[in-house]
Amino acid sequence: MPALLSVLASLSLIDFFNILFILLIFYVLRFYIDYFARENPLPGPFPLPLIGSLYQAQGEMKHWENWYLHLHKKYGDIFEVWFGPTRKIFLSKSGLIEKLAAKSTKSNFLLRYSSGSYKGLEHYANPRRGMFFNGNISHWRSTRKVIDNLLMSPNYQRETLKKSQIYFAEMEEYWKLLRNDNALLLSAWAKNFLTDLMYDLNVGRRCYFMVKYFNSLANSGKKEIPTEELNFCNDHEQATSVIGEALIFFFTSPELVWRYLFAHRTQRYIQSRETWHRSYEKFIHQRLDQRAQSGYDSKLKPDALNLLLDLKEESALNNKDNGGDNYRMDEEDIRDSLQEIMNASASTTAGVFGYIIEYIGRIPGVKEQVEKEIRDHASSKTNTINIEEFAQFKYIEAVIYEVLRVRSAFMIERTNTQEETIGGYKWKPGTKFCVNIQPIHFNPDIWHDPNEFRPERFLNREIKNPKTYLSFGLGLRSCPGRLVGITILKAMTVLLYRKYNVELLDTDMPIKYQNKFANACIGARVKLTPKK
Ligand code: HEM
Repeated sequence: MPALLSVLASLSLIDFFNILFILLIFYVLRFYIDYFARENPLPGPFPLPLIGSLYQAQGEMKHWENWYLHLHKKYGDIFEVWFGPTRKIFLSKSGLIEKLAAKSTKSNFLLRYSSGSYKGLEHYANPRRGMFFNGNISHWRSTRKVIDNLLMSPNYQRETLKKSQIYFAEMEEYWKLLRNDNALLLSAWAKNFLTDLMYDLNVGRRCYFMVKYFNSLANSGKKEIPTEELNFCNDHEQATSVIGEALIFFFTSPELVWRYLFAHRTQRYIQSRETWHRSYEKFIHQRLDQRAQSGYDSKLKPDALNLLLDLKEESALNNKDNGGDNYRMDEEDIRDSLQEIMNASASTTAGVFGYIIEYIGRIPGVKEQVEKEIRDHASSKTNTINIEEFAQFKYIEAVIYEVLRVRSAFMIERTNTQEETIGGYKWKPGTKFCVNIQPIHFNPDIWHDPNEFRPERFLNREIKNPKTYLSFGLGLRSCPGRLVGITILKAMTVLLYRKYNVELLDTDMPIKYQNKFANACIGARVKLTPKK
């Protein structure tokens, strides 16, 4: 070591740059040797070292869905894209995704991201915890079973419907105070509404996101928020506002970039996540105290936090593994699972709600049908809607499905655990596949008039193959919150249009949206007038 240091100290600046230059040449050579020797070369945008093919996604193409549609037109049903140093195979035809869609525990496509394949991401999100990023199938399965049982249960749907109405009424109070003749940005209201609602449903906490948003808009009559709660809102907002860009950064950057060249950025992302972790750890400890004080025998509310704690205790009591290889669920696992539920639910569902309002307001005839259905099935403008009445709103449900067909929220990714043949090529384990949803959702062989916005297609069962509807993903790893998401979106739509004339503003402009990790509408500016 001292010898190396003395050699380094003797170098001039020019020597130093020469060495850097030689290293760079080696890096570039290595990248292209690997590139030209890759298995099954496919067409796709030519990659550059460090940044891969992403330099081609400029202007409108920065929105992933536009870029992938464009690439499909140019390169066909199967092509490759390099995300920094990582090669991904894009599948744009239903025949190519059948193996990925298999609902079998023996499927070779149960992994979204395999452990070890994105080192940067693993620095940010533990790949053996929670659900979304979990790269260990048996660990993922044990958590997923509990969450499926919770989110899919009729009780949880009832609770979701009941609480949606309570929080919606609270939101209306803020609108009243802001005066209804002012324009409201419904995508932003929906995000705060959903964050309050999801914290209540899953962690049993009363939060103040709507209040905080109201305070930011109100000139007077601002509401008090306890300091600790305000700090929590700030931490949550800070952490969630950078999640999308952090994920893209870690997915697309080689180690040289995230560990060294942009180390401060990596640090910033990790810090905001850690602050958020601390809040969740506090919730978990508070709940553990409550459970201990209640003697564990009182009826515990079946929210996600209690069920995950039950699972942890069950494994400890029975000295049982939760997922093989001596794995036991721990508090970190509970924390990460809860955070993922919050991440995957609130802003995704709010982004979809914005699109719903935009499409209802823009496509001729849709608003009239929505309002007619509400007149036919909602007996009053203010009564609580029960689950049986709720089932009647079939057209509104069809509108939601159609919105999700034309504007899917996430990209679907899988990694094979065994060698597999797809598209006539053999792929070794660890290959990364992306399902290119847009070309499948707009394929005229599957959908009649795919470019038309026509909710009726979901009423008339026109879909030739339901497996080609991919808005909630596919196979066993598809979205566990789909029923909850639809329930909330339907409730919000019914509650809004039953009581208000909704005038959509900005219709002379394209719909505003952002497409970071998830695709979300950030528009839906409206004027509301209460119905007589
Ligand atoms: C309309 C709203 C929603 C849409 C469009 C949506 C869509 C999706 C999609 C496309 C995936 C990836 C599936 C795949 O890779 O095959 C996903 C995963 C997931 N979603 Fe949702 N989601 C929504 C609402 C929710 C809600 C309300 C929750 C929770 C209450 C939730 C929890 C999750 C979780 C935990 C995962 C990861 C599942 C796993 O890896 O096992 N989502 N979602």
